[in-house]
Amino acid sequence: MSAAVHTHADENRLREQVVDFGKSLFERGLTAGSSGNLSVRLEDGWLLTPTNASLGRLDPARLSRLDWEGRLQDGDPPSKEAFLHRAMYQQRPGAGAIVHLHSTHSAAVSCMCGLNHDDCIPPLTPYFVMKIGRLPLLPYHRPGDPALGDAIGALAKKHAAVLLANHGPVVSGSSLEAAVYAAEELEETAKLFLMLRDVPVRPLDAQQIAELKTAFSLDI
Ligand SMILES: O=C(CO)COP(=O)(O)O
Ligand SMILES: [Zn+2]
Repeated sequence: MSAAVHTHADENRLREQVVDFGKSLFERGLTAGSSGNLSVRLEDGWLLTPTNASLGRLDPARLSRLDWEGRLQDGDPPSKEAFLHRAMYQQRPGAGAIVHLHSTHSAAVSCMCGLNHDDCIPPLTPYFVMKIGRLPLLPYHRPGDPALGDAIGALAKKHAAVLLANHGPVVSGSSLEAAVYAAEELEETAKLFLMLRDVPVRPLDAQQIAELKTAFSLDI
């Protein structure tokens, strides 16, 4: 696994970041109850939020620390989506963090009929293109189904973010901040997509997307 080198101090800083971003996401209603999970890459493993924990009230000392085989090293029992996060890290060596939410508008889109499974939200805005790119839909699996690992692995090679059908988004980023910002952008674009359902829309065209790719060196 490629990764930036993390010292003990770095790990403590990352633990605090997970708690701070978790609280911020929860308080703004981007995931409710004990839904959602956050993870960050360490040099020799990764941190993940514990199962059944509210993102609004995480304890930095009790985050689950896992190795790359998925074995718990210390902390509380990990999220049931641990293998999903692990599969995404394995396919995306540049991913430093992963955010999974049940954010309302993204979850609403994930329940719609007639989505293009390769590209379920059109390129409505430049920030959606820049932060998410093309968003594939992963067919329904129950939360915690180990088959989700293989299924997401196949898509994560080419996509930084995936929408789980009838569930919610999984978004990776180079850092936790980047992954959270991308998940927020996805939620805002899902909201626009729903608002504009009965209105003729003009998404960005191929040339406008190509311009963004060049200007921002996007790998999408
Ligand atoms: O969002 C969730 C399942 O998809 C929450 O599960 P965990 O509480 O096990 O992290
Ligand atoms: Zn979930």
